[in-house]
Amino acid sequence: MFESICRIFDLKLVLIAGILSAVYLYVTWTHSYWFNLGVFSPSKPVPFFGNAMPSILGQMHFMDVLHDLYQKLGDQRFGGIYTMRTPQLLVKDPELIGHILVKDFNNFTDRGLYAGTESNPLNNNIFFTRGERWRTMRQKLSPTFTANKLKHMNEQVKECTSALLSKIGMNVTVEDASDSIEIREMMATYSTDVIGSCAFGLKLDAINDKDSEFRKHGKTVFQPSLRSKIRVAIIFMQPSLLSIFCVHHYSQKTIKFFHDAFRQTIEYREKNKVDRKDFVQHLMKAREDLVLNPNLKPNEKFTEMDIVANAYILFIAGFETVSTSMSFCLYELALKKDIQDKVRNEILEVKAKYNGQMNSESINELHYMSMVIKETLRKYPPLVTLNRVVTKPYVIPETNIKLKTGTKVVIPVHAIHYDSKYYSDPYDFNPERFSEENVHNLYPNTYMPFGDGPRFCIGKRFAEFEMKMALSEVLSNYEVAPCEKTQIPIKYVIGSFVNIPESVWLKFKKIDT
Ligand code: HEM
Repeated sequence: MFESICRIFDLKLVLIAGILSAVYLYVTWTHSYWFNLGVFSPSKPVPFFGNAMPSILGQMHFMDVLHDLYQKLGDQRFGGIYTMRTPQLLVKDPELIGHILVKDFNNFTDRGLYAGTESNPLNNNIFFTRGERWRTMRQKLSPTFTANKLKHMNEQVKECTSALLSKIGMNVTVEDASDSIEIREMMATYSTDVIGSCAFGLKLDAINDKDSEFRKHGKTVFQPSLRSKIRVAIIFMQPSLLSIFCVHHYSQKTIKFFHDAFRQTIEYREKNKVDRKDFVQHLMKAREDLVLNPNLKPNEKFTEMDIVANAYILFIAGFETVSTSMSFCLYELALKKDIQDKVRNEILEVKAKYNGQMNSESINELHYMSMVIKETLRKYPPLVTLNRVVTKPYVIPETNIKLKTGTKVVIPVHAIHYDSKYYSDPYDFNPERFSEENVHNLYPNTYMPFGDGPRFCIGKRFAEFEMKMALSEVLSNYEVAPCEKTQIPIKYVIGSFVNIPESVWLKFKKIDT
């Protein structure tokens, strides 16, 4: 009797030991990938987590984890790291970055990010798509963002900047109200309204409507949740598990909301023959050429859903990046009054020259503001990394190391922007780095807030237009200063895939004009 109990106990122990060994083997299996390839690794991977443990556990922002790894690379041009089980090449050398993004783009045409389009068809958009389908859609959408097209958006943007000014005014003058404002949320509602109006002809008024569905659903895309954290961990562990456990990035409600909103807009325009010079018009042209065109081969065809997915990405990519950038900009100006005064003087001069009107042409004369925005995006690039995947085998120049198709590549934009080799005193906010005299001294491929190469940000011009319009109105009417609630230094939302501040509280003082 005693013997058989021992035998069962032994068997259980063997079974448990077997399972644990299998799990251990599974979670560390890929962790010798870079060693086998002869690539230096800046840090030893931890079983299960790889090099991303502090970020997966929510202790550190991923950008800080990358900073550490970037520092540990020392003089190495690149190094092998692991996010959970996924090997990634971390590239430090600006010259190699130039090869990957621009010169050898044909070997790196895609981002290699997990899209999960089966459960979220809205991800079938230009940001995630690959190869030829990306090229086709990019060609269709690029004309949307020419300087000429921006002219047609002046009035819509002005309407939104006026609403922004009124909103600030209400907060500053209401009796007993504090004159400090949490500007990040306000800017998010402003940029939601701008993109809604310019891109889709929708008057959202998110700035005054605290129950705005667009704002509510837009927020869920960027705010980290338990669901999004689990999802990211699974993507880097074993993406096929996502569909088994049905872990979607956004709730099906959010997906349905955006899907219905954009579909209805497109259908309404079609039915009522509305012709406006905005993003939707280009998407409808793309629909005509790529969905309805009977001359296309089946593999060249797009679906109605693909068009909706691209409407969605223009909306999503367009509001959070812009609103956080404007908030960071005002934050820095509040802390550096001399720089704020200099920008304001420039705005007032340009305004005087153009009868008090700012538009897509007069903003081109805001040279100092351009430097301020550039410096803001150096210190606070909304996307802390650029991602690429090897789409054709690639031998790293000046080495024998051959990267095979599917190898993921990470360019640590944020860490590079803070490298004192390229930016002296990198924590100091100094727009002079981008002055006419100094800009030529910048090291190539070390300034990449909008990415680079054929896949760089398609909305750059629109973003700059929208930011300059808002900042010039706000700064010519208000002085901004830090207040008790201002976080110094600023704290970031850990777990978000973009660089978002927890809050940006600032004091606003009306300027007598
Ligand atoms: C301050 C504002 C913005 C910043 C800093 C920013 C930054 C970026 C970055 C870093 C990328 C990746 C580039 C690469 O991989 O090389 C990107 C891609 C993209 N951005 Fe932006 N963005 C901004 C605003 C916008 C706006 C306003 C829109 C649209 C209205 C937009 C639409 C897109 C799209 C569609 C892509 C994917 C392009 C492609 O793969 O072909 N972005 N953006």
